[in-house]
Amino acid sequence: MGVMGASTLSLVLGGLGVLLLYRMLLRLGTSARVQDAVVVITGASSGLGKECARIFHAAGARLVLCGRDTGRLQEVAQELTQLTTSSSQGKTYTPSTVTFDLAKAETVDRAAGEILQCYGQVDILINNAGISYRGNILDTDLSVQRAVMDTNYFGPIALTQALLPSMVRRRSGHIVVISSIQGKIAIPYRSAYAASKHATQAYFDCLRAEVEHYGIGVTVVSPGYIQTNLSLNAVTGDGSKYGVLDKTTAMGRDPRDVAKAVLEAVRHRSKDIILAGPLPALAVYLRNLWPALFFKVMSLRARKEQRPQND
Ligand SMILES: NC(=O)C1=CN([C@@H]2O[C@H](COP(=O)(O)OP(=O)(O)OC[C@H]3O[C@@H](n4cnc5c(N)ncnc54)[C@H](OP(=O)(O)O)[C@@H]3O)[C@@H](O)[C@H]2O)C=CC1
Ligand SMILES: CCCCCCCCCCCCCCCC(=O)OCC(=O)COP(=O)(O)O
Repeated sequence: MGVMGASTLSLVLGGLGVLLLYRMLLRLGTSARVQDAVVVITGASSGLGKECARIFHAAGARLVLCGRDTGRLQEVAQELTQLTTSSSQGKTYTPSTVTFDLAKAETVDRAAGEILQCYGQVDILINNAGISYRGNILDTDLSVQRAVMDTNYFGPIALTQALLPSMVRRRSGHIVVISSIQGKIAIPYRSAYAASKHATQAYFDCLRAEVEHYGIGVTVVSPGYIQTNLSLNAVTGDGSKYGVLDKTTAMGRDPRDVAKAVLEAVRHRSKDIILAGPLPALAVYLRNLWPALFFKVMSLRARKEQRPQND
């Protein structure tokens, strides 16, 4: 390598080093505190929400756990209360609970009031609750499309909008939404679910831009499959419960690892993160860069799976 080549290489490496250092410093500077923060988690009774509750509790957050079933929420709260410590370093708190159904718009405003009463403020809202769906469009009642949209989209945005003014007043806050890889790509036999997650992505992208200047951050998290009860609880085209633990779900990521990634995303105020393996990540790029190929692969997949079953 000539003298010119060597000096160009060292310039490039030096530049990269400076850039990396800058990014590290930026991250350190913007690292958000979770200790003592008031963190609201929807869908905290099971799966990813429960793991988020465990990890944010351990990090010293003052939790408000939300769900439809008071008994199950109180079980989680009790479990965490037993782990509550009071040493000045790493102090943890007994969680509060608020019971409401996200799909019932009229209950969300009341619930937001109750949530605010717990600690007088909300620092971090984690919109995690959701349901999935299995079915083909031809055999799916419109009421089912609406019901999934109510739980996964209108519920979370109603709660967000009810809590947002208090964050704007304080010029601070962080809103997280658990979307899905299916908020970025649509796969066959998931119309209601994928549509609700695409809508979620769009709404929270708009929100991020609109509230950044108030000091409010927005993180959209898009996980691939996670080992939870999501498929068991999914609804089908006629509104009945699917009730099957799909192989894809059973073999998904450990929800504790996903919860850890959510905590890190909050600490670093990440804007948009994908938590999935290389194939779904590739599919997201393909959808944008070579849509014709992506659509072909999806239509082959639809034909192969003709009848939605335990995939
Ligand atoms: N598991 C997976 O493979 C993936 C999951 N996700 C997303 O992760 C999030 C959490 O799901 P996960 O933990 O997997 O599934 P679970 O079925 O284990 O948990 C869903 C949670 O949502 C709550 N919930 C459901 N409907 C309502 C409602 N109408 N009102 C209030 N709460 C409700 C449930 O609480 P309760 O029934 O007690 O009210 C439950 O705590 C969802 O948004 C899902 O889309 C994203 C990608 C992959
Ligand atoms: C020539 C190169 C071809 C490359 C083709 C790549 C296409 C691969 C398709 C991959 C599809 C991945 C789907 C992932 C879906 C997913 O992870 O969803 C997460 C969920 O929300 C799960 O919910 P569900 O109710 O569906 O279990």
